[in-house]
Amino acid sequence: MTAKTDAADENAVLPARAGETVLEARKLSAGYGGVPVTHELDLRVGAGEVVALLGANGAGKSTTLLTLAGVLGGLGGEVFWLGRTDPAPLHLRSRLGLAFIPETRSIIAELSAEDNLRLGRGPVDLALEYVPELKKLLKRRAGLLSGGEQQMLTLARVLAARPKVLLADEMSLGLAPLIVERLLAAIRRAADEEAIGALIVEQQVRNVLAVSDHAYVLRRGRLVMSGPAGEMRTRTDEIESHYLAGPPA
Ligand SMILES: Nc1ncnc2c1ncn2[C@@H]1O[C@H](COP(=O)(O)OP(=O)(O)OP(=O)(O)O)[C@@H](O)[C@H]1O
Repeated sequence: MTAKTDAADENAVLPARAGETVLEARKLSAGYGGVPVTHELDLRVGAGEVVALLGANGAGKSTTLLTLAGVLGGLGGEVFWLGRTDPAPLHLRSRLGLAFIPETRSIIAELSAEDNLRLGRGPVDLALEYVPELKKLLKRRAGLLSGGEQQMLTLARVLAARPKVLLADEMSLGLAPLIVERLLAAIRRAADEEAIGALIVEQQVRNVLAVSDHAYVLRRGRLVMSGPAGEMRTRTDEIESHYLAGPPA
């Protein structure tokens, strides 16, 4: 007898098992106005894995994340998200487990930190478990929080919704290393406890490798290095040498 499947329910998203692929790009080319800035990227994120996407300014990291999130249409190749090539319209994807934290901060400045958390898809208690620092800031207007506190608020809200896949673009821009460590530690915990698969773009190479399972390095739109984070931690000089390449001519 063959096993029953849930194929009948279009929107069924089963809990991912540890290591199971939750996001995959095959030969993905992406860019703007038909002009590619990334070329035939192969990337994979498993459930419970934190994966770092590294590279110099202009290497194509944000373009890749925007394309994986479906905000930007790809120019070639395929994206598989929880095994589907076209999971749902963009506005439904968060409901199905895809979380995307873009480079720009996404809090509602006029509301309190607590109300910002309430507007999320997950319980406020869980958000505060991930980022306990927010407990003492709940009544404060989000717009009055520091940059680091605002990013903690964004991340806590997103993690509390228990996404299957998290794409995070340079959350740490302009933040002190200690805050960055806190943000990364919360993502690591969510990966370990909720089997979230996270793909993180991050400039602080050593900090992000410390919490990652795997890393990819982009240079001028092409993958030039990839490997388990343990190995990549021994090659940080080589990784950083690719940062000197700068943007495409
Ligand atoms: N909206 C756009 N239209 C045209 N070209 C763009 C657009 N956004 C980015 N680019 C170009 O695409 C290339 C890759 O940019 P991208 O933002 O993906 O790089 P990045 O690696 O994320 O850099 P950074 O670390 O500075 O954010 C750059 O040459 C950039 O100028």
